[in-house]
Amino acid sequence: MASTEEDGSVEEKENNNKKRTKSAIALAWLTFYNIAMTAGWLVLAIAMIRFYIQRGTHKGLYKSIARTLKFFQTVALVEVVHCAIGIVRTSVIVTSVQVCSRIFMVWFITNSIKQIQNEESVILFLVVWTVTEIARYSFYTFNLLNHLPYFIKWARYNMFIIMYPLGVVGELMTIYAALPYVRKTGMLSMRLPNKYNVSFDYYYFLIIVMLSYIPLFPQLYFHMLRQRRKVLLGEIIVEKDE
Ligand SMILES: CCCCCCCCCCCCC/C=C/C(=O)SCCNC(=O)CCNC(=O)[C@H](O)C(C)(C)COP(=O)(O)OP(=O)(O)OC[C@H]1O[C@@H](n2cnc3c(N)ncnc32)[C@H](O)[C@@H]1OP(=O)(O)O
Repeated sequence: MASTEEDGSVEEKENNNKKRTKSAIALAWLTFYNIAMTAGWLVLAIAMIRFYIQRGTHKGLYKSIARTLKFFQTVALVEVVHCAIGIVRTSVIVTSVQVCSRIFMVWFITNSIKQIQNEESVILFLVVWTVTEIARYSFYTFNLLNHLPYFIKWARYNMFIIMYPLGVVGELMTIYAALPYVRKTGMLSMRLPNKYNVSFDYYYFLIIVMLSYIPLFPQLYFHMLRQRRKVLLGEIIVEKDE
């Protein structure tokens, strides 16, 4: 009996040790990740400001920052893994929609269609993403380090109220601007007959993507409003399984 209790407590201690080690590794990784992402988006912000000051125009801005943007936005796919393995308490679905829609905007719209890279709407979503991400990643970093200045917490949970709709406007206007080029060139489309016997029209796919913002965006926005109430106003919110 005594030995069983002893075994139990040894096992418990081992489990606790494992948990502690895992959470220490997770903590170290998240701290590194968030510092790197804050730095990445800061580099983007500085590059955009410098470009505009030197050239006095937004034309060519996307091209000048494309590499850095593609790198840091693509790396954000890791955030879906963070949720999936449970090292951050966020819904995999909400995070996937957010990250995938951004990656889609970068790779399959802005990067693929050179003719739209100088649209004002591209600059709109780039500026909005950059400001938001600097606030978001610095919030996570300082929070993990237990030294969170109030203004960063305030910025994280207030700026999105304006920034989110603005970002969506920029993204939708950019996709809209891409439509004529997609239709004219037939890019990324497959017409019948072909050896796979499959037909895909990127033009209509983009229209479906634009329409999908109607049900999906409110869910992200309301998720953030709930987070805001929880963090800023201390409300206890029982989340449904997502
Ligand atoms: C194939 C094509 C598909 C296309 C589909 C098209 C449809 C798309 C429709 C949607 C369109 C969206 C367009 C987006 C536009 C923009 O982004 S505009 C810019 C403004 N955007 C924003 O302000 C939102 C920014 N995004 C987010 O905040 C997140 O991505 C989120 C997933 C939406 C919400 O984040 P969430 O993590 O759920 O909330 P938090 O309060 O920040 O955190 C919850 C807890 O998790 C911890 N945590 C999360 N991440 C980290 C991390 N990296 N490091 C450490 N900790 C993290 C966080 O601390 C919280 O923990 P607790 O305090 O313990 O609760």
